Amino acid sequence: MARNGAPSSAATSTPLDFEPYNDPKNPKILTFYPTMVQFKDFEKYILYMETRNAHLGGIAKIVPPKEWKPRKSGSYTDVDDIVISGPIQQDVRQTSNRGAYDVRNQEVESMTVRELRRHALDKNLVYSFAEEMDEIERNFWKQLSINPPIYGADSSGTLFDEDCTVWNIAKLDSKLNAIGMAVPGVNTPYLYFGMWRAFFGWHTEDLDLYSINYIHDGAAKFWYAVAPKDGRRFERLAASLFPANYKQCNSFLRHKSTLISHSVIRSSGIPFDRIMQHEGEIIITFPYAYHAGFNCGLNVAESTNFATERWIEYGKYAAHCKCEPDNVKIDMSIFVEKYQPDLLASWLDGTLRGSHPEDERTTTKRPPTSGPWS
Ligand SMILES: O=C(O)c1ccc(O)c2ncc(N3CCNCC3)cc12
Repeated sequence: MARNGAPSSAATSTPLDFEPYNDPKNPKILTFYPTMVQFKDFEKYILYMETRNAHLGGIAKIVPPKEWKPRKSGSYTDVDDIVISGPIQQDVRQTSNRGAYDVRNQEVESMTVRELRRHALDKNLVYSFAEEMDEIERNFWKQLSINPPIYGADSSGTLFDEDCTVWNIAKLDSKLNAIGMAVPGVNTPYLYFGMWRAFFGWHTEDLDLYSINYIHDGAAKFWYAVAPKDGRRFERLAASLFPANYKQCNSFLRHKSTLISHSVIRSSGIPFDRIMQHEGEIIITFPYAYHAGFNCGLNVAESTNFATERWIEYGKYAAHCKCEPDNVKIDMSIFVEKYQPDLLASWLDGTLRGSHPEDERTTTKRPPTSGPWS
C-alpha cells in the first residue's frame, strides 16, 4: 500500500495520484498514513484529509506514524486498577422489525478494569474467535440477544502521557476550545473498556461534531458508517423501523440505543461502508456521520469530540433530543460571534435564514472562510 499524507512542501500543486481520494458520488471510508512531519499539526491534517474528500465517507482511518508515542512506556499493564464508575450491561431486545433492535443500557455497580476483564473471561466474551471480517460480523449479529456484554464506556480519563503534545486526545487544539469550559466527553476525554460484542448504537455526535477515537491497547473495533449526504435518508429508515420511538422523540437516535443491522440497511438501498480499526489506529468521525460498531475483544480506547470552522453550520442547525435533559447543550452564539460575526445579530434575533448543510433542500453551502489552502 502506497504511503499517503499531505503533499510535502516539495510536492507539486496537484495531489499525487496514489493519495486516497473520495468520489463524491460513491464515497467510501478512506485510510491515511501521515508522516510524523504531517502529523504534527492536528487541524491542518484534518483539513488536508477533507481536501481528499475523506469526510464524504462519514468516517476515516489514520494509521499514525511509527514514531508517534502516546505513552513512552508503550505499556498498559497499569490500567487494571482503574475504577469504571458506571459500566453498562447492554441488553438487546428484538423489535417487531427483523434486524432492528432496542438496547437497554443497564448501569451496573462500579468495577475495576481487572474485574471487568474477569467478567469477560467468565462469560466467554474475551475475544471474537473469528478472524475474518464477514465471520466476525455474522457472529456479532447472531449472538446479539444472548449473554449481554458489559461495556466500561464513557469513563472520564486519559491514557496519554501528560507530555505527549502530538494528537493527544486529552489536549487537542481545535475550534471547540472556544467553549472555554469543560463539557464532559465533548471537550474532555472518555475511555472505553470494551470486550467482545460490547457495542455502540447508530448515532451522530452531539451537535453533529467531529470525534476522534484511538485504540490504546487490545482487540479491534468494527465500524459501520453512513455518508453525511445520506444522513436524512438514514433517519427516515430509522423512523420507519422504530415508529413508537420516533413518535416519542424525533431525535431518538441521539439516545445512542438503537441497533439496525447491515442487512436491513443494505435492503433499504442506503449506501454504507465498514472498516476494522486495529490497536494503535485512529478513527475520525466527521460532522453528521451516522456510525455504529462493536468491539472484537478486550480493549481500551479513548475518544473526544472536536470542531473545525466547517462544523459551525452543522452545529447551528443540529437537531436536539428533547427528552433527555442531561443531553449536551452548547451555546452556538460563541462560534457565530467568533467565526461568523457578520451573522451574529440575525442569529441572536432569530431572523437568520439558514439550514443544516445536509438538508436535501440545501443546494449552496457556505464555503469555508479559511483553511490550509485558502
Ligand atoms: O464504543 C465506542 O468505541 C464508540 C465509538 C464511537 C462513538 O461515537 C461512540 N459513541 C458512543 C458510545 N457509547 C458507548 C455505549 N454507551 C453509549 C455511548 C461509544 C462509542
